Amino acid sequence: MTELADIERQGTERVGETRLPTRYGEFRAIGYVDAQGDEHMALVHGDLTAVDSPLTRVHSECLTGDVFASTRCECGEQLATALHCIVTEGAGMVIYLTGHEGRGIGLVAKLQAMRLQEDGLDTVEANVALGLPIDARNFDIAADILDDLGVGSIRLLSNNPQKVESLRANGIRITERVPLLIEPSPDNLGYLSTKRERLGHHLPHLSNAASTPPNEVTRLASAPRPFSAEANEGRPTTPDSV
Ligand SMILES: Nc1nc2c(ncn2[C@@H]2O[C@H](COP(=O)(O)OP(=O)(O)OP(=O)(O)O)[C@@H](O)[C@H]2O)c(=O)[nH]1
Ligand SMILES: [Zn+2]
Repeated sequence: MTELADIERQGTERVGETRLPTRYGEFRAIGYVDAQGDEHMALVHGDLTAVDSPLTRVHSECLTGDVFASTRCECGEQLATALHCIVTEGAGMVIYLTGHEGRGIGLVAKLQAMRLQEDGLDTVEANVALGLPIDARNFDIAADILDDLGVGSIRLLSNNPQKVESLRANGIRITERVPLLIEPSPDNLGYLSTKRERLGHHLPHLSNAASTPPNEVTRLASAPRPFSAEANEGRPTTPDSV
């Protein structure tokens, strides 16, 4: 099943494993430590050997979004949606990368960058103003983890073409990029638009929202939204070409 290219791995080690029942379904939580000492986790659902290219979410840690349900980004809802989709499929995994917080600049620097965005800078300009990279992430650890799991080919839940390229550069075969679109809210519409315009993310669902009068956007997005996979419903279900 493994089709990984002969690429030198980065020394990420599997250090523990346990059963993890969740509100979405049953997972195996597998713990890893990378060469820098950062800890990561793979959440595996079902039998990965039973499918050719398991549905996979490579998720960058976002404490504010994933844990505290911040609406300034869509990370938390993406994570919930990914877990739901994987369980619905019957097999797949989330690779949760902790060293990726704030696109790799860390939690405190991300909070500083978010503060600058309150003054009108966008998410790219804010990182630059702090003297930090726009995106400091490296996906070689995800490749190490997939290698450890014996998975060489995946269907990637993502809107980010650079993530696809980075994983491919690390020898991972991506047969499909499956969109993971979350309904924008007034708090994150500007942020999502910047991701589309400046970082090249595929976010086609923003077109209508962006051209909708502000009052209408507020009305549509301010209804209580469950923290669940339902936000992805009505979005393209067929994978994008990659
Ligand atoms: N520096 C910075 N990082 C942010 C900000 N908002 C969210 N993040 C981080 O962005 C990372 C997620 O990256 P995104 O570009 O949103 O999405 P992605 O994972 O590359 O792409 P998808 O697979 O489509 O979700 C997480 O680590 C968040 O902590 C921000 O305003 N500034
Ligand atoms: Zn986030």
